[in-house]
Amino acid sequence: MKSSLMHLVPPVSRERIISQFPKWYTPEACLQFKEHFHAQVRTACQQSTGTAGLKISKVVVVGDLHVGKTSLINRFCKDNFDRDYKATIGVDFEIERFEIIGMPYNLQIWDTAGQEKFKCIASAYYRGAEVIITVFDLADIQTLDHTKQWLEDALRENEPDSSFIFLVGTKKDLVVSKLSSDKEIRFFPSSSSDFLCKSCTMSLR
Ligand SMILES: Nc1nc2c(ncn2[C@@H]2O[C@H](COP(=O)(O)OP(=O)(O)OP(=O)(O)O)[C@@H](O)[C@H]2O)c(=O)[nH]1
Repeated sequence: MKSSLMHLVPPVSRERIISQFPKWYTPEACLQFKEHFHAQVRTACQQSTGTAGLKISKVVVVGDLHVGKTSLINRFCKDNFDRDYKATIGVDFEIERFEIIGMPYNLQIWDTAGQEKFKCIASAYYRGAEVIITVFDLADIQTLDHTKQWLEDALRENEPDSSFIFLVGTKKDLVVSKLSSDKEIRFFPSSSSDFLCKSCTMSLR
C-alpha cells in the first residue's frame, strides 16, 4: 500500500536536487554518521520514514502586512508573481522538497499574516523554527522599524540561538530609481549587525 502511494508523489524538481556539498561542507565535517547511532535509533528511523532521511526544517516568514511575504514564498516555491493583494488569513504553509546527496529533505515554509488581528493565530506557529525570515518593504521604511518587534516575537517562542535569522527587503523595483545600480544594499541598523537585503519578488528573475 505504502509503496503504491509513493509512486503518486511527483519527482523532486531538478533545481532542488543537491548532489554535491560545497567543499567546506563535506560529509566528513559531520560530527556523527548514521553508523554512530544506536541500532535501535536506526531501526526506529527506518520504521517511521520508510527510509533514513533528513529532518524537516521549519521556516517562518514574518513582517508587516502587505510587505510581500506571500509573494516571496510564491516566487521561491512556484516561481510566480501575483499583482493582486490577497491578505493571508492567520497562516498558510508550503512544503518545498529537496534531495541532498540522495536523501530526501523538506522545507516547511510558514507564511504568517501581517495584520494585527491575526497576530495571535500566527504567533502560535513560531515555535520550533529553524529559520526566521523577517521581511520589510524597501519602499516603506516604517516596515523596517517594525521588523525588530516581529523578530523579538518569533525569537521568544524559540530556544536561544536555535534559529537562523534573515532580513529581506522586498519591492526593490519600486525604489530602483533612488538606489544605485548595485543589486545589494547594506543597512546598518542600531544593533551592530548588518543585514544583506537583496530581494524583489517581481523583477529580479
Ligand atoms: N511592485 C512590487 N509589488 C510587490 C512585490 N512583492 C509583492 N508585491 C505586491 O505587494 C502586495 C502585497 O503582497 P503580499 O505578498 O500579499 O504581502 P504579505 O506580506 O503576504 O501580506 P499579508 O498577507 O497581509 O501579511 C501584493 O499586491 C503584491 O503583488 C515586489 O517585489 N514588487
